[in-house]
Amino acid sequence: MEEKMGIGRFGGSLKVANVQALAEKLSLEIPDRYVRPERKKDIFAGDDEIYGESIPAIDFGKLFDSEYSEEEAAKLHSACEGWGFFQLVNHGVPEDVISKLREDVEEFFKLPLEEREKVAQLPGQIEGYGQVFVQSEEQKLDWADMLALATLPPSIKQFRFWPTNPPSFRENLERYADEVKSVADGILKMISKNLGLGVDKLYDMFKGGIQIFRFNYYPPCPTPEKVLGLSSHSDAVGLTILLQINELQGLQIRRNGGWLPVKVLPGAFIVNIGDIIEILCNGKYKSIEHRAIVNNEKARLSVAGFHELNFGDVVGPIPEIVKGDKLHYKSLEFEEYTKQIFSSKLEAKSILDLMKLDE
Ligand SMILES: O=C(O)CCC(=O)C(=O)O
Ligand SMILES: [Fe+2]
Repeated sequence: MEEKMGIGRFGGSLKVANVQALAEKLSLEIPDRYVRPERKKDIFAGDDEIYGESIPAIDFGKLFDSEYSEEEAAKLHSACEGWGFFQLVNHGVPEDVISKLREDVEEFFKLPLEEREKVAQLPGQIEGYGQVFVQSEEQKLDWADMLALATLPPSIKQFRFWPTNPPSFRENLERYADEVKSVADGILKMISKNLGLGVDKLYDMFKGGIQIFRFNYYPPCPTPEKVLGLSSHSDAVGLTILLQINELQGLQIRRNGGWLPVKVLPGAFIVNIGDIIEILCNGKYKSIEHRAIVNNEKARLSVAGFHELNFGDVVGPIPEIVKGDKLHYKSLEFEEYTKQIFSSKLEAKSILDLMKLDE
């Protein structure tokens, strides 16, 4: 029965080859399952140096400083409305909490494969070291391995999937997870206020919610222009807080019909509105499609912290927001909603399309 504990009941994924091991063996030719025809049609929205455009920066400290709060909250509102993505500076997470997690994550992915596979995903599970969203043997694959761990609520933690090497991993992730939850709470409060819901509405809804971390490891690839580190998708969750573990960039967001590379200020988090918030606010804020590309020199690492509702909650537009407006999404029990996600491949907007009432 242990197999179905925690978020295991959301579903599973087919086992795929370890990409890090594959990348170590390769000279030039990559297996066909990693070759992505869609990359030939890439349109770039331009480099932000050329277009003068980059995701907005929001100062977390200012949001809660009475002198600046109003102005910063207005910036946050326009970032949520116009971008769906922003970088968060001055977030208050202590530097040592971040650097310790960074070191442990880098160390874990440097371990020999047998050591990493001690926390391998099990059939029918989405936690552990492996890959998710693989539903058929024909499906194209991402040039990456990942480790997924649920951290909240505490009762759903499955420590069998938590690396014990390096030994400090558990403590350092738990400290980081708590800090990131506080940041998520703060953002949810301000978003809630900005949406006219009162400061506590979204915070209360997500208070007992699920938090999952996804550690992405994108090995270098001899032909990076042919592959995708992470397929184009929008995050099916409430709110994502992403940390780039090393200095390499690779995240791109859908903007003006093309892909815009995201450049991040040192130490900043990248925050994005997920599908659940888009649905809760009846489309006032949009969950934006994004993907990750890889390079041919160095592995890239990132950590996404996903903030979810919980079992028993309903995903659907909040009545105070809809008022007399047209209802744009249906409502679905959170568990049902999440099962749908994990029974599909990672595809742009697939769950939102399922939830949409119009079009
Ligand atoms: O690695 C990145 O920059 C993006 C990660 C991401 O989008 C995700 O894990 O959902
Ligand atoms: Fe994502």
